[in-house]
Amino acid sequence: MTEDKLKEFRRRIDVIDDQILDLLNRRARIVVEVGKAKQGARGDFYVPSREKAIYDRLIHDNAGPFPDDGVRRVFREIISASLSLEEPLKVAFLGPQATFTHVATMQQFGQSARLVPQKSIPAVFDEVARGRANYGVVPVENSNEGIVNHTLDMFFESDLKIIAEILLEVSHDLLSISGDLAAVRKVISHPQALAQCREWLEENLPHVSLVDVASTALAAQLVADDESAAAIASEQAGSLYGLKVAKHKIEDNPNNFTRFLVVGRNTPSRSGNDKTSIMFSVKDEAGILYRMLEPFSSRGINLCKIESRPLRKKAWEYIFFLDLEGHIEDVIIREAVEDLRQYCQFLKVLGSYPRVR
Ligand SMILES: C=C(O[C@@H]1C=C(C(=O)O)C=C[C@H]1O)C(=O)O
Repeated sequence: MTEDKLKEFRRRIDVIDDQILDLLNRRARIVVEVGKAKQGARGDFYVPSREKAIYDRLIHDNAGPFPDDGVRRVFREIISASLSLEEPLKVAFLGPQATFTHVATMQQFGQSARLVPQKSIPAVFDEVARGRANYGVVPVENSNEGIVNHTLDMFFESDLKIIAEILLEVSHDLLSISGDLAAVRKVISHPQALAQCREWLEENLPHVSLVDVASTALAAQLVADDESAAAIASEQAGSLYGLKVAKHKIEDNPNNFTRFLVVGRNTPSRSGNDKTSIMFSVKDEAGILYRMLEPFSSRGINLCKIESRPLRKKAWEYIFFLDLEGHIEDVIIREAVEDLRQYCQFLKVLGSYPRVR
């Protein structure tokens, strides 16, 4: 390319960048107006359903060649930065830095939110309940390893609502100081991450010892001081602690997703494509399992998930967690839930929130 041609192309890019910047500022001024208007009304400035509608519409209409994934990430940051003009969002997450929960939180809230790591799932709930954080993010299930009991158990006591779900594709790297597989004598990680890489470890590192720690990020931190150890953690944890990749993507099932919940103090209004989570315990009677599902099946309501957990106060009695399609403000959902209530000793609506696939 001749010098002149390059100069001309760059001049054209500069003109476009000026236009983009001008548009961003015009957009930000409107967001500030929306923020002021909301303060008079319900006060919730962060609206995940609206954000999701924006991404879905833009990706649907994207003519390319700018990649769809780039559209989402760029707009994620535009919205995140605009929201910080209204009021910097404070989001508590299950830390430390560089856990998969941290990655999921960044994916949902962007770089302009103030993300605050917490030591435990109860601590995340506590920060939000006390109003020190606007929202909290915790893991709830993994596509291979199942449910995160700690999170479900929190809803027994907490009155926080689920306001959004986040789906994150989880990929594990084997990380060490040297990046040399032959030097590895022990592998450190969270028990779920070790479980997700079990076959790879048996095949490639059969004689090393496996050590459980509280998070993948903590594993990366420990390995940064130990030449003979390797951590299974995210790429982000590796770069945070200056580790090298001994092997990239070692999860046994590449189709590995973790679902996270965002908790807040109020339920968002309907978006038209929502999910509702409820928890309840039923009286111990013949045919009860069948009857508890009848209010939903008779109305054609789709159930996305059912989980049970032992009720700790009483042996062999259970709490059920049910996710169903629809919003609690939909008449048929409200009626079905009220119908179910007659068989229950206890029933609680955990929240209605936009559905993510
Ligand atoms: C502007 C709004 O408030 C927030 C900012 C948004 C944006 O920048 O587009 C979208 C949703 C909200 O989180 C809105 O609700 O429309």
